[in-house]
Amino acid sequence: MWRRVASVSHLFSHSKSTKFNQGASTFKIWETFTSESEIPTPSKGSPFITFVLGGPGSGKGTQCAKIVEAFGFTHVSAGDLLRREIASGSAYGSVILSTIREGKIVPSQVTVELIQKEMESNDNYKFLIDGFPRSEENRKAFEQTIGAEPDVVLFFDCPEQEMVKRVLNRNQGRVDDNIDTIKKRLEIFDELNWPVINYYSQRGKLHKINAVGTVDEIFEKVRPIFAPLRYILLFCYPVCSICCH
Ligand SMILES: Nc1ncnc2c1ncn2[C@@H]1O[C@H](COP(=O)(O)OP(=O)(O)OP(=O)(O)O)[C@@H](O)[C@H]1O
Ligand SMILES: Nc1ccn([C@H]2C[C@H](O)[C@@H](COP(=O)(O)O)O2)c(=O)n1
Ligand SMILES: [Mg+2]
Repeated sequence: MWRRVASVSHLFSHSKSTKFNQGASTFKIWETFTSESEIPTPSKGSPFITFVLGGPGSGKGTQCAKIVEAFGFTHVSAGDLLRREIASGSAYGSVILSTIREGKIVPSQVTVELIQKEMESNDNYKFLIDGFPRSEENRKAFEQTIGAEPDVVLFFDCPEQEMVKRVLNRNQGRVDDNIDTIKKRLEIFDELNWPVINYYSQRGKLHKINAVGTVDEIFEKVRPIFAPLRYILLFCYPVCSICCH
């Protein structure tokens, strides 16, 4: 069942005009209700944004691949964009590399700019933004620069011991996949990511998923979050002629 609930103009009133927020004030948020949870569908004219949160090795990237396959999102991994920037030999490369090696967070301006470029160069209107925001500073920078908020926030909740085990077994040659950097990343996660998780929880956008189990078992907990949106995600973006008026 669909219900129109509110104008979204307030989301964009203080932000710059971007590809994603032009004309947004004329559109409405719609809500769908399922027996399991209430899931807000997006504002028409802006992209459907899902933030994917979780500690290092919690399985964010692995689950994003499954969500892309099932629901047609574009996967934007903040970590991958930063690693690509290092590999490209850009001016920021060496600072990003040393920040990642130390398990710290790259300044938001750099990361948000990379995410913005990636989103704007893509025709899709459904994005999974993986590993972002890692801090309140990240979150605020995204809102100000992109001029949009996430529709859904996934949080993969995984015990530390399991995360450490997964990262040490990952074997992808990442400079941060060693025990010293992992310890630092876990500390930074505890200090900076929890405020973001609590923020979205208070706004009713957070879906906390127990990330222990097989990849398929975990995906079966993710699927019901997007399944009710399947048709609107496929046919209503950026705007359709049937229900979007
Ligand atoms: N449910 C699972 N059970 C066991 N291993 C898993 C599971 N999900 C993912 N893995 C493995 O754990 C490792 C980390 O997974 P992944 O790269 O998806 O985590 P991540 O949250 O993206 O981590 P990071 O924040 O460091 O990028 C990978 O080698 C992956 O194959
Ligand atoms: N918002 C972000 C995302 C990532 N980074 C840096 C620091 C992380 O340890 C590293 C790897 O990210 P991952 O692939 O684990 O998502 O990239 C950041 O500074 N800010
Ligand atoms: Mg990852």
